[in-house]
Amino acid sequence: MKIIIAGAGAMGSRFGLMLHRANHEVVFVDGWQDHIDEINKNGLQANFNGEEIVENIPIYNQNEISKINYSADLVILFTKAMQLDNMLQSISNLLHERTKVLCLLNGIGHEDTIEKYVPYDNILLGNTMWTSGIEGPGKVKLFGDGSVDLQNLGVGQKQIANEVIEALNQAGLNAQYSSNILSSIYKKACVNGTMNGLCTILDCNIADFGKTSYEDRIINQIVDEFIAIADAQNIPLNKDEILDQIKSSYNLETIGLHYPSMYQDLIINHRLTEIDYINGVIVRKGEQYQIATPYCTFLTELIHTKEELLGVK
Ligand SMILES: NC(=O)C1=CN([C@@H]2O[C@H](COP(=O)(O)OP(=O)(O)OC[C@H]3O[C@@H](n4cnc5c(N)ncnc54)[C@H](OP(=O)(O)O)[C@@H]3O)[C@@H](O)[C@H]2O)C=CC1
Ligand SMILES: CC(C)(CO)C(=O)C(=O)O
Repeated sequence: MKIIIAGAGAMGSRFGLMLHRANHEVVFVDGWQDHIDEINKNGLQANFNGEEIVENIPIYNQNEISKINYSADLVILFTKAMQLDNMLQSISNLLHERTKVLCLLNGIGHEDTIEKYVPYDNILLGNTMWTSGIEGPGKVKLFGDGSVDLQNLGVGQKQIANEVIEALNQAGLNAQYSSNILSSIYKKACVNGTMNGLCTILDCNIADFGKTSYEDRIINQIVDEFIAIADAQNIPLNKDEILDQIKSSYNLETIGLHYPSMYQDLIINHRLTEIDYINGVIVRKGEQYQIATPYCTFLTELIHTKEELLGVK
């Protein structure tokens, strides 16, 4: 399959690298010039489950899209939430009638942005439990295991979702069809709505948070707020399943050692976070539906306070 990865940071690099190694034709598009220069010069360098590897994958700046003479079957969106609109604008000339677009960003509501640029029938929504970390321009660290859930938005487009699932699975990405992707997205948002903000404020990895005596109480409160908001929109969620998924992330063999992407953004790289697309969505929808969301509100405010303290813009 011809695949464009739009947003070749930590996660885009992981997916691009694994798909390239499975013989798919991958092209990266990104906006970080040092990263682009390093990949063009020395290839994408990865510590891939302990092994140092280098893969040569073409990469272009999103401002030089006209240089891409490439009609993709699939675009995988992997920007940060606040970069999504800008990236879609940049790549709009690469989106042909048959180009499918899969969104794997964390957070809630990205379909509203994507629909401005992509026909509804070509949109696939998904989420992933894979992880990744950028060590510097052109260099990523990839460890642990993961999975992908995805679904077509357009009615009757399941065949398209299945073709994408097959391509991802050829690369070992453990993709599966979700019969209710909005539930899956809310379920994953509960993991991010707890682990990302909490590990960032508490300066710890997922496993360390899981060892504290407060973990159960805090995650229960936050998950209850996500469930109340999902319920108001008739999105079914199963609390036990969500708590199991969060608690299984504490495991050292899966992603326990991972510092969530929000930690990488704010604490390591002093960059703005996606909090407004995760807990912040729950706060805004809580105001709309008149549902109290004190834990999500406090966590959102704490993260914004930390952004201010670190002078992040
Ligand atoms: N990292 C993870 O483990 C996971 C992340 N996700 C989600 O996947 C999506 C993509 O996240 P992720 O891959 O972590 O994002 P990254 O921050 O690694 O990359 C996103 C973009 O940020 C810019 N960028 C990244 N690092 C730097 C830097 N040091 N200096 C300057 N620019 C930089 C680049 O674009 P530009 O220059 O145009 O700004 C890049 O395309 C997000 O929605 C995230 O929540 C989901 C699961 C796990
Ligand atoms: C790995 C996980 C699930 C941690 O919350 C994630 O999505 C992230 O780091 O953003």
